[in-house]
Amino acid sequence: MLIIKASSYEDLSRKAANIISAQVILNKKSVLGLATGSSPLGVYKQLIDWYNKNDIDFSSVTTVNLDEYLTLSGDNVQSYRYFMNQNFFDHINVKKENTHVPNGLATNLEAECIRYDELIENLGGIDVQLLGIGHNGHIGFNEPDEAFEKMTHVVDLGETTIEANTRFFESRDEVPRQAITMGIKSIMQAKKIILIASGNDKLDILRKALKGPIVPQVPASILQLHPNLTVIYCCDEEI
Ligand SMILES: N[C@@H]1[C@@H](O)[C@H](O)[C@@H](COP(=O)(O)O)O[C@@H]1O
Repeated sequence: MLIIKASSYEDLSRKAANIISAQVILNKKSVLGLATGSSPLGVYKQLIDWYNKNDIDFSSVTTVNLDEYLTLSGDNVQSYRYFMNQNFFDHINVKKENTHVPNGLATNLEAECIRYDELIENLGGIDVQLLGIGHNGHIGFNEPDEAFEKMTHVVDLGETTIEANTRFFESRDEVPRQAITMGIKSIMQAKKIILIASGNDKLDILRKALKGPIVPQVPASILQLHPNLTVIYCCDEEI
């Protein structure tokens, strides 16, 4: 595990974007695992900037996102599909059909989970997976106490996650209570993982996840076992 302390959010974003950019330059057919939340916004901004300067070409890249809320369609402004289009895909030359987000409106959810796992497998797996971390240690939407061996599945969101994500909605009642997420096992199968976290409010969970025992109560703690994990964080103190 490589742990890098960034000097600012911009520095963190640039460093993470550098790794993704190198991946795409070395293999233009890369499969990128992407995340939502506020943490990766700077990474997407930096990659768009380099794309505009002709430094990076996404035309042969495929993307797979970690998760999506149930009941929200892709044109709902709160959906993760909408977030990805708005903040990244609409600004680069990735082919829309090569961008994948779980379908939160699928009528057969079990079939949708299987489809998503098969899709990733058929793509040859994820080359680089970008991850944020929730205050309770969730990655994707894998909440505390879930089994580490799960692939894509439907989850009931925990109270702290609903609380944290209420800031993106008009009210707490509008936050969907369920989501479809890549599982811990799917995430751990990525060839390389970049975990980013910014702000002193993430210090405690970063310490637990990276320095504490590996337990399902802290889903991100399993990342300690990944053979190619880079953590880039920006907090006042060292973790
Ligand atoms: N499902 C997403 C996660 O993928 C993300 O890592 C987390 C942290 O978000 P933020 O980066 O805004 O702190 O929020 C959501 O719950």
